[in-house]
Amino acid sequence: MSSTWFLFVVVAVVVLVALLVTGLLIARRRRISLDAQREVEEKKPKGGSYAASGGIALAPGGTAEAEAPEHPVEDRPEVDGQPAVGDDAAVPRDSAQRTLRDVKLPEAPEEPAPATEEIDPATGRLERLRGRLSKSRSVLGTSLLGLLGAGDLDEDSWQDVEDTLLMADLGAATTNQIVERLRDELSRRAVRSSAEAREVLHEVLTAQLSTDSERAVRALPHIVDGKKQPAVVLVAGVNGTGKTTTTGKLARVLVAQDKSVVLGAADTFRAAAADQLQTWAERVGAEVVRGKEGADPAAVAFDAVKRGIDTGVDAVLVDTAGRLHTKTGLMDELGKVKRVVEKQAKVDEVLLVLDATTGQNGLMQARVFAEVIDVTGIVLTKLDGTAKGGIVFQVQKELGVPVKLVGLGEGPDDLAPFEPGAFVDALLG
Ligand SMILES: Nc1nc2c(ncn2[C@@H]2O[C@H](COP(=O)(O)OP(=O)(O)OP(=O)(O)O)[C@@H](O)[C@H]2O)c(=O)[nH]1
Repeated sequence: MSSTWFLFVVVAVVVLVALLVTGLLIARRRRISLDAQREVEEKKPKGGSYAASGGIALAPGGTAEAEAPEHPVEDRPEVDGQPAVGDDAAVPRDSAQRTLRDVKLPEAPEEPAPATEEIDPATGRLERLRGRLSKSRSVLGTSLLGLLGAGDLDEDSWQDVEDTLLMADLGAATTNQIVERLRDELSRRAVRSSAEAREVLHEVLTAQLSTDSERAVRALPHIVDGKKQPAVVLVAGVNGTGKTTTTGKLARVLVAQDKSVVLGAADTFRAAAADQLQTWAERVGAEVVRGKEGADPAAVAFDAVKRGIDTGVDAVLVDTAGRLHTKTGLMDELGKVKRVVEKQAKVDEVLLVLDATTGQNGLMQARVFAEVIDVTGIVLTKLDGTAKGGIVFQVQKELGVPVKLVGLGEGPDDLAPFEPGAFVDALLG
């Protein structure tokens, strides 16, 4: 019995030892696997799968819906708390916002409207400007009247009459015609007094200046397809003849008759020309259309006419550039201006501006222009500053185009209609 108990105790001890060893082994293995797991955990980057080299951790994307934070700004439902256009990034978007309506704009300082000027009525202008022709008068009028009023004229005296007319730039053909008519009339009427001589001279000179052509400047609107269409006037001429000044003066005449005007600064050759025209426009209260310096004159002319049509004005006056380097160049430029303008409106008037002080040179310019473009009227400027008023006779005859206007000074109202009788009156004093 004692040996049985001894055997039982030994087996129990062995089993206990075995259990103890197994338990220790299991405990050790568990401890190792937990450490390894921690290592793995520690190697895992924070912030999920994104590892930013700059060290900025971002939240993972994906489809899982993050709960939208409740927005405290109730008065901006339309943006749901997001920054809106015009928000100041420096101001927290939750701070109270002013609506656009609350923002008061500073009052724009009122631009003083350019003062428009008093414009002299155009009627009877030539009469009022009679004194301006004094230089022309001193040559033509005084000399001729002195010769013719002296009674019977010998051949030398007639030669003097001829020379006087030639010196006043009437040209050979016109001079011959005038001398012939004077001889006939003086002998036919048996003129004895200087008053009678003046009458004959007046008649003959006036007849020389008369023409069947219309002298009115076609600058009033007309109806096309039942719609009012502004008159389109091109002002051409060599630079320096007084184109821009004439365009401005003509605008004044129109505005004085309650007509609305658009001025086209198509003389892009000289920047100051556009400024000059703008000044004229401001003075009369007209609109000016201008391009950049060196812009295509035809494009500016087109825009001016378009503006005139769109705004329903009465007249569009286009100041063109008049470089006369070559006839081809001029032809290209002026011809193009006219062609381009006529894509939208007929050109009603082409006024050629000639400087009376240039005498025969002016006549040569007139010939070139007349070949390039259909000139419909002549403006003779600076008649106040020349003794050669006779160019009026010649230019009209040569071109077969009437002188419509004369410039008698630099003043804004120193533009007069050309009336042969009044002109000769002024010439003879
Ligand atoms: N005495 C006098 N001067 C005039 C007359 N018309 C124009 N002028 C002057 O002539 C000069 C030239 O005139 P503008 O109108 O600039 O001539 P333009 O042909 O337009 O010349 P650009 O501007 O160079 O194209 C200016 O000083 C004008 O004041 C006139 O009838 N009499």
